[in-house]
Amino acid sequence: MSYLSPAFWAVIPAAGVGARMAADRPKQYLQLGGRSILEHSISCFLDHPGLKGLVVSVAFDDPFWPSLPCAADPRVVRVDGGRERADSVLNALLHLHAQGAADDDWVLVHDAARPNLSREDLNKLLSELADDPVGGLLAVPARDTLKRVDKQGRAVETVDRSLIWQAYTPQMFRLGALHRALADSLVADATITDESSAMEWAGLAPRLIEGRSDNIKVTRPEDLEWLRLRWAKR
Ligand SMILES: Nc1ccn([C@@H]2O[C@H](COP(=O)(O)OP(=O)(O)OP(=O)(O)O)[C@@H](O)[C@H]2O)c(=O)n1
Ligand SMILES: C[C@](O)(CO)[C@H](O)COP(=O)(O)O
Repeated sequence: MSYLSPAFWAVIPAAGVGARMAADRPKQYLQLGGRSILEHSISCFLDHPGLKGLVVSVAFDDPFWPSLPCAADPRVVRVDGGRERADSVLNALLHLHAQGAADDDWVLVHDAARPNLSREDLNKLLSELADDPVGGLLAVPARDTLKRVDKQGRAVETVDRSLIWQAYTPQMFRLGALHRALADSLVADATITDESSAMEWAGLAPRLIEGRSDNIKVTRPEDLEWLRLRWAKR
């Protein structure tokens, strides 16, 4: 199938502290194959011909960002992150609007902590959603048996996994709709852990696009250990 993937803005939330990683620096600055995790996560977008520009949200006191080569790329703009991931994304969307980006422009939000996004998955997301009225996200269907637990952590129910998917990133929505949904849901104090949950709160139904399960989010030490082993075999 031949298709022209749409032009898009990229937003990279990179203002987390990486508490679960328990490293000597925020996990997005840990090394993988000679570069930081953040640089890998950004490079997939900087290498794409459809990129209009990229906004990265980093902590206001982040000492690491300025030393990265991509910090000097004219297509890359830095904004302050916020208290939660959703606040960091909202700051980036505010910047895009302030720079004159149109409500109808596509925005792809991708975690700085997901360095293993493939060009194939990025193109699949763009092409599958190019004409979608809502947008959507890369996701992976649940593959393990899933349990609901009680307060003591004991299994009380085996969940029907046929309708359960894990949300990944990038998540792809139009700037105006995402900005409104994110701002309104945060004002309503809704629990928003990804862009899709804000769109769902707004009554919309994002489409899930099955992607590679190795587009993992580096969350705990073993995640980076696993990626380093794979990288070493490249
Ligand atoms: N206030 C925040 C919190 C998180 N993130 C970003 O959101 C992505 C996914 O979040 P997560 O994996 O939870 O990262 P951390 O919040 O850093 O991890 P932890 O919860 O272990 O502290 C990461 O790229 C992280 O940098 C962000 O931009 N702003
Ligand atoms: C956005 C996300 O990657 C979707 O799975 C994930 O929710 C981000 O991690 P967090 O721990 O929820 O911040």
